[in-house]
Amino acid sequence: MRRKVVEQRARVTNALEALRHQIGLALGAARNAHSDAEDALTKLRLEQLVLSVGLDRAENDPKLAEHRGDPAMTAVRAWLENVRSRFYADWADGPGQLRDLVASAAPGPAGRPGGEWLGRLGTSEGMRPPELWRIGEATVDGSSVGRTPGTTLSFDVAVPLLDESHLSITSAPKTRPTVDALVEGLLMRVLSTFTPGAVKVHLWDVGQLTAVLPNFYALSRTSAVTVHDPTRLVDLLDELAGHIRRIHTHTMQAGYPSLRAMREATGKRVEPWRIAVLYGNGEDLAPEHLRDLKRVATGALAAGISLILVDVPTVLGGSVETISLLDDRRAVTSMTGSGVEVRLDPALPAGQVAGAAARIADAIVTRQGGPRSFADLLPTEFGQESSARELRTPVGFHEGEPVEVVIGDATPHALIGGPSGSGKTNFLYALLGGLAARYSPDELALYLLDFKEGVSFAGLAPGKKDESWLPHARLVGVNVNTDREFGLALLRFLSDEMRRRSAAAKEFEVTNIAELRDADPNGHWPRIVAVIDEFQYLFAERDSVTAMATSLLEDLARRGRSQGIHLILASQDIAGIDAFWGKPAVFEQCTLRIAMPKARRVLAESNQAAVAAPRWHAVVNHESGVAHGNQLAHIPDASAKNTFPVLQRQLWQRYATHGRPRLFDGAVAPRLDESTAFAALEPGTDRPRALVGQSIEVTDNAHGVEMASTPGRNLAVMGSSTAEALSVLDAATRSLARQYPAGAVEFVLGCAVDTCLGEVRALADDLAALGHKAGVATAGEIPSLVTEHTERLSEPDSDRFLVLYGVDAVLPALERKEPGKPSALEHLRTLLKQGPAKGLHVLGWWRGVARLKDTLGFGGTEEIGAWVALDVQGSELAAFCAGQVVQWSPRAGRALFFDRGTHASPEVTIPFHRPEVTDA
Ligand SMILES: Nc1ncnc2c1ncn2[C@@H]1O[C@H](COP(=O)(O)OP(=O)(O)OP(=O)(O)O)[C@@H](O)[C@H]1O
Repeated sequence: MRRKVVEQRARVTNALEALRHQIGLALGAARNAHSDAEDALTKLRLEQLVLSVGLDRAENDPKLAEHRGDPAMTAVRAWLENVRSRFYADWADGPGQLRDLVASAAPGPAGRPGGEWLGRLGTSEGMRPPELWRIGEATVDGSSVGRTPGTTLSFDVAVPLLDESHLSITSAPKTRPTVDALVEGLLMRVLSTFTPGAVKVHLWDVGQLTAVLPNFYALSRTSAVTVHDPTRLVDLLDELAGHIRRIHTHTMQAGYPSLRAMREATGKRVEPWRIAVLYGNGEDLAPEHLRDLKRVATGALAAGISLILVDVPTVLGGSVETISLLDDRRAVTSMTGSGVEVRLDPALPAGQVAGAAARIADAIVTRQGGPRSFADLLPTEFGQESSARELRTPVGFHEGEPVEVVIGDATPHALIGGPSGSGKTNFLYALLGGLAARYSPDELALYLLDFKEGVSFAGLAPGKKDESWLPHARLVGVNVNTDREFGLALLRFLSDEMRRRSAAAKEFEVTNIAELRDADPNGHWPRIVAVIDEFQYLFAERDSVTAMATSLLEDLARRGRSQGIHLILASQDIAGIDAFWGKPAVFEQCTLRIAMPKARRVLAESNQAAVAAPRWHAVVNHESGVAHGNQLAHIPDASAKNTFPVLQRQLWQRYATHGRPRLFDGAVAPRLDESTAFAALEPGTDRPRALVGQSIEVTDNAHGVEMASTPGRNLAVMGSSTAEALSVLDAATRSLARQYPAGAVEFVLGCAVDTCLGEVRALADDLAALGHKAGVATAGEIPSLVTEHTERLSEPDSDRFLVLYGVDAVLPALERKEPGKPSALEHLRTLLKQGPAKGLHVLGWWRGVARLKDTLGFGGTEEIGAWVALDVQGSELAAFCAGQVVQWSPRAGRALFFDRGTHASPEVTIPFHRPEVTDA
């Protein structure tokens, strides 16, 4: 037992001993590892220190004094020297390769000495811009790269800039002239590489109002160099942000991630490069400026914008190269690493820089003022563009570069403003010409309305002098200044078309016009552009037209975009449109703003560009009028002789089969015999229509009254205007006559106004010539005529129309009563009441509303199913219009028409012009 205990203890003791041994080993290993780690850490710290001062300076640098003689330091330096010589041994060919690289990446002015190019205009169109721009030269010791000790090897140092990188320059004390020379040299290399105008430079210096890079002074006359107010960094950043947004939208819509990608894919450079040079003072910018600057820097490169920051402490998004000046000749740069000193190129000779800047400026001015005509807006080949995504055309030029207008998703509608004579109409012609030449009538349909007195769009429809028309035009409305209803009709038409397109889109399960066109390739879905010149007339009065127009416009402005329906609203006085300002939706949806010189309220309130715009220029702004969207453009003369008409004729010859546009000319009364509605009438209908006047509609149409065999189907004409009353009854009678076979209808014409007798007889003759029965009764014969026809009511008979001229003139005779017999007036009431059901309709003219009421008596107005009011005030008409308030003030050549059977409210009609009467 005891032995067992002893053995057990010995085993425990041994085990403990073994454990102690193991722990001892582990502790020893840990101590060793710890000491190794500490050594490594010390070396790393020393390495960091050596690197921070540079290997060559490590020997004497005071920061490293305490480590001198330290074996760790000796080991670290030996190791670093070893690494360096291995690197330089590998890099023995480096300087030579670098020289070659810079030579090919920085060709011509980008890398060559100034003497070779300074003062010559750049020729590159910018398809393949240099990747690097030289700033100086660096030298390395030959021994470090395996060459003979004492020799030096130098290589060019260049930095990337355009599309590639921003640049951050940090000065050293008293080095401002060197920094200026560096920046000036870089900018001059860039400006001298490309054709004048391809690069725009913005200069901002927190400390100076003027004299930032004074040698560029000549260029600041042009948009190639803009010097910004030192207190308004925000304006510059806003402007850059605006360009970035605009360019980003443009490139993304075209399917490219950046301007450079788009340029490389399309072979076209559509935007200048922009370089913004910001001189700070080494202090932090205000937080809001810093935030904006960082935001700009992030998106800038993709938009072709590079920043050069001088002493602006910040970390930028996007790629940034740095140059830190060591003194007035030397710098280190992130391109070469801090171990290599760069000897900066000396400043270009100031006089030569100023001379070169002046040459570039002159070239820009020459291009600007160069002869640019309407023809320059047109493409070489007509009708090549597709409108599926948008409409786009140049409308003018800025410094020789075309300035485009885009009508599409981001800018669906346009607002054009400018005082009378400032060139709005001319601008519209430039725009319409550019569009019509690029898009075929299958891609673009135009609805053109001009409220101005005059005929500015009339030439676009076929005329007496020129038979051609603009084939894209579907409607041309001129002289509509008093016919606001026509504007309303256009808006209604567009609204209906919008609904039709929206229904089609729904059917194809798509959401917009571009998708609809894809889904329905055989459909006809052109983009519609409706131009309304002097559109403020629409809102001229506080009435139902204004109310309707406002709500229709608002709806179109909101929803037209996706259905490819675009509004272009032009006005000389947008500020004066009360209704418009009460409904900001329309205004806000017009994101494309065109301000002619001195235009008010078209651009944003703080944007004064229109005030400064020179004559025959326009500020084109796709950013709702905010300043950064301003594009100044000289608009060529599109209204001169032999400009637009020549284009129109060419387009007409090409596309004439697309049909002529409808011309609505408010100053020309329509003729019945030329009316489409009249021509379409033919015999054989059981519901003949009596046409009373031309309706104010987008389509060529007439107002008519159906003379069905139902109660109330009579027509009353009210008012004292003889010519128009004759016109209405004449049109009604002639149109009815056209709908019966010869002899199948009887017209009974009763004329109570002697002066009209000749006209009435002539009408009767014409009716008789058509084979119809047509008699004329004079004033005295009317009572017995009425009585006779009342008595004939019970007999089956052919249709009869009793046409009475000036009924009120014979009222006393009609009222005369023989004892025991009804008066002729009572017979007339019977005819009005019972006639229509038996095929007899009365078409009568009363020279006043009260006289018609007297004729009708207490029976009310039921029997007058339709009426035409001439020179009668709306307030008198309520009784004939189911009691509703009628807004109508008589106006020459217009009448008000109401048919209880078809109308909710009265409509304006244009009585037909009878040439045989007035032209005699
Ligand atoms: N860009 C231009 N270059 C040369 N002449 C122009 C230009 N723009 C307009 N004009 C001329 O100026 C005159 C007035 O132009 P326009 O009719 O376009 O102005 P508007 O603003 O429409 O004026 P209004 O509202 O009074 O009609 C026209 O005779 C036209 O020929």
